[in-house]
Amino acid sequence: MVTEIMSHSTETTRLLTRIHQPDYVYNAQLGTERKRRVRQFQCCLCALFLTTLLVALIATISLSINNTNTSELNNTALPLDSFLVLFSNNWPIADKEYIHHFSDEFDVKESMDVEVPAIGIKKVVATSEKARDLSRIGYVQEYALRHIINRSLNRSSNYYKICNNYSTPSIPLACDNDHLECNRFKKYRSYDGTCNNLKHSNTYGTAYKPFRRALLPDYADGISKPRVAKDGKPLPSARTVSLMVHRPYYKEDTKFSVMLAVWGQFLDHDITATALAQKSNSDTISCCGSSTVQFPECYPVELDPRDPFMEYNVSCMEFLRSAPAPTCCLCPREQMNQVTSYIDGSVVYGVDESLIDNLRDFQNGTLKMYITKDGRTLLPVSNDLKDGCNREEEKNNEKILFSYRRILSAQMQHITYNEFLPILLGNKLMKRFNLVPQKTGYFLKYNETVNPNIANNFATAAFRFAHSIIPGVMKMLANDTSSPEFVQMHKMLFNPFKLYDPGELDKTLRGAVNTAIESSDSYFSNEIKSHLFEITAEQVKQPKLCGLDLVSLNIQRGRDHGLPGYSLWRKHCSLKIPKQFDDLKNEMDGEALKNIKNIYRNVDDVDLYTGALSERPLAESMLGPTLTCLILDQFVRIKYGDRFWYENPHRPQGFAPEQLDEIRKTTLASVICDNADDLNVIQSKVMEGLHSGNEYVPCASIERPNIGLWGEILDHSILSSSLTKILSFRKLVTS
Ligand code: HEM
Ligand SMILES: [Ca+2]
Repeated sequence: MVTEIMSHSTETTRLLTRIHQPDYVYNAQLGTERKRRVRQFQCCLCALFLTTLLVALIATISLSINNTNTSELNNTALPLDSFLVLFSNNWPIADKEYIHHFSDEFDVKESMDVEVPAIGIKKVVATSEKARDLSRIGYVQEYALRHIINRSLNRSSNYYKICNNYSTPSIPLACDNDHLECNRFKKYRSYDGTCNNLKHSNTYGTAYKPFRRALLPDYADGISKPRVAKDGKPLPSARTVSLMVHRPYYKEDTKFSVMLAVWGQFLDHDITATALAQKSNSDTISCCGSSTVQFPECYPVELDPRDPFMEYNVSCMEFLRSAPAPTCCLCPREQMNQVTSYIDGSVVYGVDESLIDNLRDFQNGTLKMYITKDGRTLLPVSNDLKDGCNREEEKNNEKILFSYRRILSAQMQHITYNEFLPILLGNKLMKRFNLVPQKTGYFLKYNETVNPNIANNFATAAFRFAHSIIPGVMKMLANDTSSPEFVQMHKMLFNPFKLYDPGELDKTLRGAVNTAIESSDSYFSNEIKSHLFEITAEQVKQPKLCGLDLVSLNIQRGRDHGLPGYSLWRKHCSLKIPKQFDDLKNEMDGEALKNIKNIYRNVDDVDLYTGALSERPLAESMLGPTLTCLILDQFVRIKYGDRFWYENPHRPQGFAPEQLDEIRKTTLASVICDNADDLNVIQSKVMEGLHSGNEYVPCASIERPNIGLWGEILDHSILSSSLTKILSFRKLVTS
């Protein structure tokens, strides 16, 4: 939108001005002097001609050398050092002015009453009642803003100025009181993240708030309509981009195991959960049905008549827009994060007290467990009646629940920064930005001015990079020496029920640590591209329904959220800004760039997801420079901006030094060993494949933290030799 406003300029500039010489100057000078000058002129022309020839020759030679280098470069990693220079200062990157922002509610004629793939999206992106109620304020605000603009202002005005003019006082309903009364000495985090940051106690890191905007949104109408191309015409269909650029391609990366993706998704659900638009009765809406009246929040993905999905008799791919978040001023649409931005176990405990009450067993500070037919719980039954992981009757004590939660979030933080992030970002950047967990002592850089809120770009594009590493087929291993069974990914999704059968949990875990990921690039498995949430004919007793294409959904979601094009994100990250497609030759995979060039009309139109995924990775890392920049920035914020960060020293929130030393012993391997039914061996770095230095070791030999140092738990005589059982992966394996 900003660019549209800027392009309205009508200024024209004359390029040449002719200087008229008086005629007589030439007529009077026809002597020998002139002949000499003519000869000099001819000499100059000659020299100029030769120089041009020489330059052209040099240019041709160097171009051909460059071309050779380019094709070589395209297969190698980008040098990290130049990236480091760009990012040496000023981190986290300052956001552009943070501004906020509508639609009236419609009743929709069409709902989905049968089980269809699109319902999978509704399950993955679950939207709570609270989010639905809040989004109503968002719709009203959006409606009001549109009304004001249509009524009183001419189209060339700057909408963002309007936002500022109509800010805070006019909409007190949606303006959070950022100064909640907080008790700074409270030992435990609140469920919804309030009072973590004492200056911004109701906005920083808290649930049900707009995502942070690192760049102003780019909506077609400046308010909320999905982004369009620079020339004002529609962008190429997200599905076309997916089909042409993000082709199915299988290239394993045996250095890493699927456990990397499992942890990534588990972590992701702790820090982002975008609210979706809903009907007032929360029925699922169909956008591609036969109804002539379409729900206003429908934004289905267009399909080309030659699309392979067409054989299933569909007209488009279902897609519902994300719900608008209420904001403190009348501003363009923002989307709502329903969870806390801190790594705080919200994926396990939730962010609403009402939810946690449903999860608790109110007996010994633990959560309710599922009991299988044969009497097992999904989180395995322990022989130790006092370790807090069983259903033995105990005093109803909230303090123990809080204490477990505090330890669990510390363990999640430790695993994320110790095992997961170094794989994504590389050790050099981890060190440079102080992200490596300390071996001893405390982290002293908590900074209350750092806003940890999850950036819209992170949730909507950057952190979804990992969809590219998901393999189409997962191994299942009955034991350490058996030959594997193979299961297609779409058959595993929303199908945790097999896990309740004896032996299945261990089979799945062995499979996840033994299946290699696909390489992180612009290519995806066909399971993700064509069979997402596919429902087989046996399941629905009707003709097979085609699945979804997650890549198109990701691209469409970026446009829905008004994410600016890829070039602007490069600029945001101080990377070279492409003026034309060929400027990306050295940055991108050659094949991907060729296809990008064929589909988009302008380099500024390229979607962030597509552009960023097509970049070649930086040395020692899994990601290209733009993804590295955006993901690194977010994880710096999550660490530096969390007052309850597990390595922070201040009491009573901080752990005692001896307790912290125990937390530091947590590894995902020990968590898996302690929670599996009968797993004997595992590699100690479970997110990595088996390699020399990362061979199988007996579970019994893996170091674990000791819970004996937590007085509050001991006081209630719940003793355990192992802390790892606290980090239940019940959610991990069923999410
Ligand atoms: C089999 C594995 C996975 C499946 C089936 C899956 C599926 C999905 C779906 C359907 C969405 C919503 C798409 C939409 O916008 O309509 C989504 C969102 C997302 N996914 Fe995945 N995903 C998987 C793994 C991962 C992994 C490994 C990561 C990261 C490491 C990840 C990160 C994300 C993020 C950040 C979002 C946005 C979440 C939100 O804010 O609501 N996903 N995924
Ligand atoms: Ca959280």
